[in-house]
Amino acid sequence: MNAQATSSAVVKIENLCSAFSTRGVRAVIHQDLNLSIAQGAFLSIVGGSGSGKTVLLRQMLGLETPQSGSVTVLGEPASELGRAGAASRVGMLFQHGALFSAFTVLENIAFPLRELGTLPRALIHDTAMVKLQMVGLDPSAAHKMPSDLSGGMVKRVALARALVMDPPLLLLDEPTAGLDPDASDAFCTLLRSLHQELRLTVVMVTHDLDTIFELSTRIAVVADKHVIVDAEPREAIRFDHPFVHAFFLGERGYRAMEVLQGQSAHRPQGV
Ligand SMILES: Nc1ncnc2c1ncn2[C@@H]1O[C@H](COP(=O)(O)OP(=O)(O)OP(=O)(O)O)[C@@H](O)[C@H]1O
Repeated sequence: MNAQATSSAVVKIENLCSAFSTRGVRAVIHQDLNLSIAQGAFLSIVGGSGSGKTVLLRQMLGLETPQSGSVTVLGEPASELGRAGAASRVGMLFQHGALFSAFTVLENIAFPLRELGTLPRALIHDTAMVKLQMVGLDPSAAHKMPSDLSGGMVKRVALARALVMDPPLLLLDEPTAGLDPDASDAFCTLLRSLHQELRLTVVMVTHDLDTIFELSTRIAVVADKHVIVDAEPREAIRFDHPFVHAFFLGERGYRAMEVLQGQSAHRPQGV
């Protein structure tokens, strides 16, 4: 664990054990898992299918409580964030956007603010419009319905909703899944600039190597029920473990490493 992560951790997971019982059969997903995520990091969590990456995100959001161990977000147990508290502290972009199909774009973005029940309508409207434009959408999109949007627009609206209460922590579940290469590149560019401009801490789960190397300042690998390595990308991909070899090496890995080499000039150190 790096010294910076320990001193200014936005997320701290200690001795985590997660297990589910299905039809009387208990499956242990995480055992003694530890992870500390420093302020300002863009951390990608990678691991095999079923290794518990999404469960980790849900635990950070307070949607699931671990069997034992602790998940602390911004100094508080994640399970105690509360619904409104969670939206102002943690933004979540779900894999398919999870927009409300009966609401317009603007109503979707404004939803967490309306849920508070305390803000004037004009303020809610203006804030949602600002966020709409922050994610690169034209104001004319405000009154469209989700069914009228492209895949890339759905992701942008969902991102605007996740950020509507200015949370310092953003969680992304497969943010570029389902997008064509151009839309995926454009969405990565947006995520990169928001991470830097808003000084966000971002935790991303994805299988997409291009997205991982385009954005990550750190990579945490989950295997054998715990985090086997949490390091800067160059170091993480060299970790000696069969999953790491299979995931990062080979043709996909070489292509991704070219991205890394091109980025070394502007990559922040230590996060
Ligand atoms: N609520 C639940 N009840 C029972 N089992 C669950 C529950 N949530 C997750 N699991 C199981 O926990 C394991 C980890 O699930 P999770 O979705 O976190 O994996 P993942 O690493 O995100 O996988 P993938 O890369 O395939 O999306 C899976 O075997 C899943 O079936």
